[in-house]
Amino acid sequence: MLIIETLPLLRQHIRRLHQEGKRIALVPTMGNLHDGHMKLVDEAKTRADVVVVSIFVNPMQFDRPDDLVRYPRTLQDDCEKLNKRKVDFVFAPAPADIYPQGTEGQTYVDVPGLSTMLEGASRPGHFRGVSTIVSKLFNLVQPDIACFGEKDYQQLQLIRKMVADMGYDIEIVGVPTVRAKDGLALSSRNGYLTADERKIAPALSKVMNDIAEKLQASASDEEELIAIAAQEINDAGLRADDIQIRDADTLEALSAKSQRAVILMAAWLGQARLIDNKVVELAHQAG
Ligand SMILES: Nc1ncnc2c1ncn2[C@@H]1O[C@H](COP(=O)(O)OP(=O)(O)OP(=O)(O)O)[C@@H](O)[C@H]1O
Ligand SMILES: CC(C)(CO)[C@@H](O)C(=O)[O-]
Ligand code: BAL
Repeated sequence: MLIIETLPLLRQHIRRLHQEGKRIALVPTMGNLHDGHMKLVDEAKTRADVVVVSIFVNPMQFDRPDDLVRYPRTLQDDCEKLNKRKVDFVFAPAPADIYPQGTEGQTYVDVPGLSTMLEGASRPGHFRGVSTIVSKLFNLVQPDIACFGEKDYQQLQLIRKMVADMGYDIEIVGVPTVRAKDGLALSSRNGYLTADERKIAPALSKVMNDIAEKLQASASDEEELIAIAAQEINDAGLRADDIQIRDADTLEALSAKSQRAVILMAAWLGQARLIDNKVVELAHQAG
């Protein structure tokens, strides 16, 4: 496995791989790797000849400076895990190489609508930062495919739209969420939880699964389901932040045309803002 830190060296290898006719998969990450990331790597390996994992804590997508400062950086451990997984390349650039003039004057890619709703409303500027860095990584790595987790549902939709709108010839693969045995979605930010908080964290997915069952069973009132869910989340000791039931394809409000709903959950627990989501096939006509 080769660890590449500079853009010229990356370009040199990418040029050679293309000349050799290799199919390249990209797995973009911010590091602090867990089994969820490894699932993306495994998926990438089955679909390409060469796997490039990028590790870059992207300053442009952090709306809170304190969140950026304390984000876990564990490059050496990450590289050991990826080496064991037989990944070919790790691309781990420095912020100064990606944003030589800083992030303020950086040319950006913005996906209208999707970037400012839901998580985008809670985290201003976040999705502009995500679409800009992913676009830049696509240009640098020139992959044939790229893998993203369904855990970040809105991010996956945003990237699919960016790829369609900008004409990238890249297949986007969505990978199902990997969970701990108790149902908690794996996430780097779970590391902020104390032992006691970790015990109550699975309430997020439990409440989400309960709403999913109710939504599937009958044409339930979404507002009422959301209010009950928020109450249950708060009773469990978390702090409900944003709970939404939306059309899974457009992320707009459910309508009579909606075939699938997505339940989007965000809650605070101590220092961590946890997110989760679940897609539900609608047997009935919603709206
Ligand atoms: N539990 C998971 N299952 C599947 N994919 C995941 C999981 N957690 C993260 N991913 C995916 O891994 C990629 C990199 O995510 P990232 O490095 O931000 O990790 P993270 O655990 O989501 O961290 P954070 O706490 O910042 O949300 C994204 O495509 C993300 O959706
Ligand atoms: C896609 C991504 C690596 C871009 O920085 C990040 O948003 C993430 O880790 O999900
Ligand atoms: N996994 C999403 C990246 C972020 O929360 O910034």
